[in-house]
Amino acid sequence: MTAWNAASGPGHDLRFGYPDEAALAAAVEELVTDRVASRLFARDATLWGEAAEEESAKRLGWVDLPETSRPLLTEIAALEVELRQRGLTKVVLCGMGGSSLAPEVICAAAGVDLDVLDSSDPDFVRTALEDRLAETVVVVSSKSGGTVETDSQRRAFEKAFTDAGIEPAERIVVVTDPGSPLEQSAREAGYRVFLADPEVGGRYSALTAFGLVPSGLAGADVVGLLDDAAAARDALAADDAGNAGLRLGALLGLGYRAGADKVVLADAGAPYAGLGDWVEQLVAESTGKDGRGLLPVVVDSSSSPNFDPSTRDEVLVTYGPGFPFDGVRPASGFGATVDGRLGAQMLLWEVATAVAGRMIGINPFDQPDVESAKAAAREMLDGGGQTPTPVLTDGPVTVYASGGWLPEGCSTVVDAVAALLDRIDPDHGYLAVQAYLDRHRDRDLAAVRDALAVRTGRPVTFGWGPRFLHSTGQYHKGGPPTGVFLQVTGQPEADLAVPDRPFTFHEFLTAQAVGDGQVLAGHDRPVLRLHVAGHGDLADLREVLG
Ligand SMILES: O=P(O)(O)OC[C@H]1O[C@H](O)[C@H](O)[C@@H](O)[C@@H]1O
Repeated sequence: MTAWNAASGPGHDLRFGYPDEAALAAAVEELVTDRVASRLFARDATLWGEAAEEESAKRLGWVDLPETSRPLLTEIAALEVELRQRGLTKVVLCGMGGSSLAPEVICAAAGVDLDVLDSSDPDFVRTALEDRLAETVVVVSSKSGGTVETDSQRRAFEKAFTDAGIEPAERIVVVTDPGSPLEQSAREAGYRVFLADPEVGGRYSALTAFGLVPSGLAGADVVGLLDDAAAARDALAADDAGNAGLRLGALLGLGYRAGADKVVLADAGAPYAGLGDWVEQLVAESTGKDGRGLLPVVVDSSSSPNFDPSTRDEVLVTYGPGFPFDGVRPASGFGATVDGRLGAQMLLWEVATAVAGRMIGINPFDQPDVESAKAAAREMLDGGGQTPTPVLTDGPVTVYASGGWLPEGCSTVVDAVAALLDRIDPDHGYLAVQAYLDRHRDRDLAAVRDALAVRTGRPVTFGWGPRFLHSTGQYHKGGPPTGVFLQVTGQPEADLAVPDRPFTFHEFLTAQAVGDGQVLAGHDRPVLRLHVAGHGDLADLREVLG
């Protein structure tokens, strides 16, 4: 690494380290010559090649959101006041992926409470239903209006309100795209409806109604968020070698070309916890396809394993004001730190992702492999899927393994896990841990990420199911075939019916885990599933994994 260079604009600041200043300068110069920034902000759909043109043409509305979202603000503010006056102080958000990750960060940044219900885990859903229902307003967010988790959560709240003698129409607010099936059913039910910009895809929708409505109702300063994005917009739209969006995109694109195709994201003291989870979806779903892509690896801090020490196939990126690279040199030589106010950061990352997508040679606006997991889950629920057979039982843990990769003679969880870890390619491979559990109650399990990163010396990701299916799930199936997968499932404390549907939440969650496992196995990815008898057994499992 030879240099750290700064690229700053209103409300944002970016510093880079890279192995070869000349290579980065040349890549940025090419982007400037091709007028990529100004064409992006002029919604030029030809930037990602002919095959991507049709989709891109309807997905570039996000470049104008700092202005086009303004008319929403008055309505959001008025509703917020009305809700407070009615004593409705708890805001629950039902939504997955692009419909919940942005509001989660925006509210964390603002220090206001938003209860994000992005799960089909029955214990998790029940906790949300039972907490202060009398003071609760529920935002149901779904762009397509057809996401089964969100639909199930809405049904559960409608029933809970009705059972408590509360009229659901007084408590449910819907955010969706115009013309979706949810818009229609919501209007019929008399719910308050906010329509989002249909020319913006879910993971680019932070500054649309999807980000602004739940956050504004929870009390976040959404006017300031748009102001911060607006302040950065001109600098990000400029065909200029100092454009931070171009430079971050070029760094990611160059890293990819040099074989550094994992992006480790660490918080360097940012005032917004959780930006990494939002970037994770943006980068993984946008780039992970056609056997290519960037794998985001979200870690706690710059002292976490995978950041320090890092591997040669990782680009290290921090967000926040800290600058950890004085003491840490990325093994790949690629590193950057991005600071800025939240609205500016979000727009900057969106630009960088679109730019990296162009350099990697993919369409950053589709998600061709997400549907396969949904279809497999549907098939399981309809009784058409193959019921899995366990390979062994070890105390409270039942073990399942896909397609014959587990060696003969494995008789314990310890052996099975060791066999899975052995399958990780030492130069390019990664491990994805996928926990289909209650992410609040079972949060301690997430510590296995660090432990497994140390144990394997390889990039390790940790995702909560089904949340990650709407984020890194696309990359796992559509990206390079370098992952091995450890699923953790468990028996709930109690199951919960999905009102007026022929399945329970636990059946749905199980179908999602099994269905995604089968799709991964169909892509020749090794999958090991550990099913624990109760969440009390997770402490022992943590020991085994670490
Ligand atoms: O907002 P919805 O239509 O309910 O979609 C929620 C999520 O669903 C899918 O998983 C997509 O791949 C995501 O990009 C999207 O954010």
